[in-house]
Amino acid sequence: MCSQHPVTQTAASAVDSAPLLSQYEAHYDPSKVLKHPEFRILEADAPELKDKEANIACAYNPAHEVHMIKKPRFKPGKGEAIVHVRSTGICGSDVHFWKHGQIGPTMVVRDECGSGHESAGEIVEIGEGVTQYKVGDRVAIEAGVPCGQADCDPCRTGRYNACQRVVFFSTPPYHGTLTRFHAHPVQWLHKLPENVSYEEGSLCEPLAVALAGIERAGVVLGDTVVICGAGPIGLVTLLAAHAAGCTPIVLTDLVESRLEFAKTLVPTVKTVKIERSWSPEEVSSKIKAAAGTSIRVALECTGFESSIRAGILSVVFGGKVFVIGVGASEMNFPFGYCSANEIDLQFQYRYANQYPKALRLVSGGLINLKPLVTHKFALEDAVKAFHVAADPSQGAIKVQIQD
Ligand SMILES: NC(=O)c1ccc[n+]([C@@H]2O[C@H](COP(=O)([O-])OP(=O)(O)OC[C@H]3O[C@@H](n4cnc5c(N)ncnc54)[C@H](O)[C@@H]3O)[C@@H](O)[C@H]2O)c1
Ligand SMILES: OC[C@H](O)C(O)[C@@H](O)CO
Ligand SMILES: [Zn+2]
Ligand SMILES: [Zn+2]
Repeated sequence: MCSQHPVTQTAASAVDSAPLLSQYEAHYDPSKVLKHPEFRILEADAPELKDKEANIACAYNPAHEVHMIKKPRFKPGKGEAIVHVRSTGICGSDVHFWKHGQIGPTMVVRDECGSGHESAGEIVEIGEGVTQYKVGDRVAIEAGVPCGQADCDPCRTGRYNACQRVVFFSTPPYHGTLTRFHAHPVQWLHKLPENVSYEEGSLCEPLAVALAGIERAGVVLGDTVVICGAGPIGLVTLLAAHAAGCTPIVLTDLVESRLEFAKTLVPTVKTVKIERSWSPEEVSSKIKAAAGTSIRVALECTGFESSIRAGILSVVFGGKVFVIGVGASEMNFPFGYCSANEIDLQFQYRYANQYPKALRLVSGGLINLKPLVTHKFALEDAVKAFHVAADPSQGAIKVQIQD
């Protein structure tokens, strides 16, 4: 736990009040959910889709299908609340699990697996021992629930994104939060301030990724930065870097419309539309020209080797390339250049302790996430939402499912 950030969750609280994993895992243990008598895969015209009490969800499977399922609605366990999920954004990883069936060697879709981890909703039931929340409370759901046990160093020291026993909802085998009723340990819920909507609460998940990057990259007021990639993660990073006082900010993408969209968010951003034929050297010279000054930090939000290389070549001696993007397991990078130029290369894996900060920034008006939502669907139409999110010609930034 970082002493510079006293208002965030503390390692001590993570350990003291953690429910035992086994207790809530019962709800998401694939064998318990998938073999439950109420579990079924729903046809497009299934009556359950119209039943507002049915716990419907949207799932992917190893056959690369995405479809609606009906799950049981469990009672909340000790320390848990049942959240009626009101808004969920589709993340690139949801689409990736559907289309490609895995991320890295360990996150593999082996059965029906509910999607979604960018969610906010309303508490409709509380379990035994829950005193800090009541029915009707509006919350953002932090989808990664670490074990919180005293024998786990990452949990004990507050870097809980490294917990090896984490349950990250929507990462197989754990069903996601793109469902109507989701059981969650209240310790990993965050109360929405009155002026923060469900929609914005849901967007705090990608924002948490960007904020972790800003914090760990040590981005400060007056920093000169380039952000590579103008997808949802690049765009929330843009909003965060702007709020942090970076100037100038250069943003790259291959797609002009994404850069145009970025200018509506932060009109002062300097954009570079990259041609696929350009070498990383050419890209970096365009980035430097757009900045008009030396760049201290590259915040890489694509995960592609060519873009990481361009980031390396763009920053000043002693600069930093902070890679938020996730890409191929093996990549080449210019060791000699990094060595001779004291370039720091750093990476981010999900986030820890960012939700309270994200909510303060949104509530306080420093970051406006609302414009990112370009498409909205009802829960029963979640499959259509997935098809829009996966089709670049639709021009979606963030597709949300609302219930
Ligand atoms: N570190 C983490 O914990 C974490 C969490 C969430 C997402 N991610 C990763 O962040 C990355 C971005 O996520 P997203 O949802 O915005 O993805 P996205 O695919 O929607 O956006 C990526 C953008 O990068 C652009 N792009 C591709 N190649 C480029 C290049 N060479 N130069 C410049 N731009 C290029 C694309 O046109 C696209 O607009 C992904 O790799 C994702 O896996 C990481
Ligand atoms: O936003 C969080 C990310 O999407 C997850 O880490 C995902 O990529 C794998 O579980
Ligand atoms: Zn995600
Ligand atoms: Zn742990």
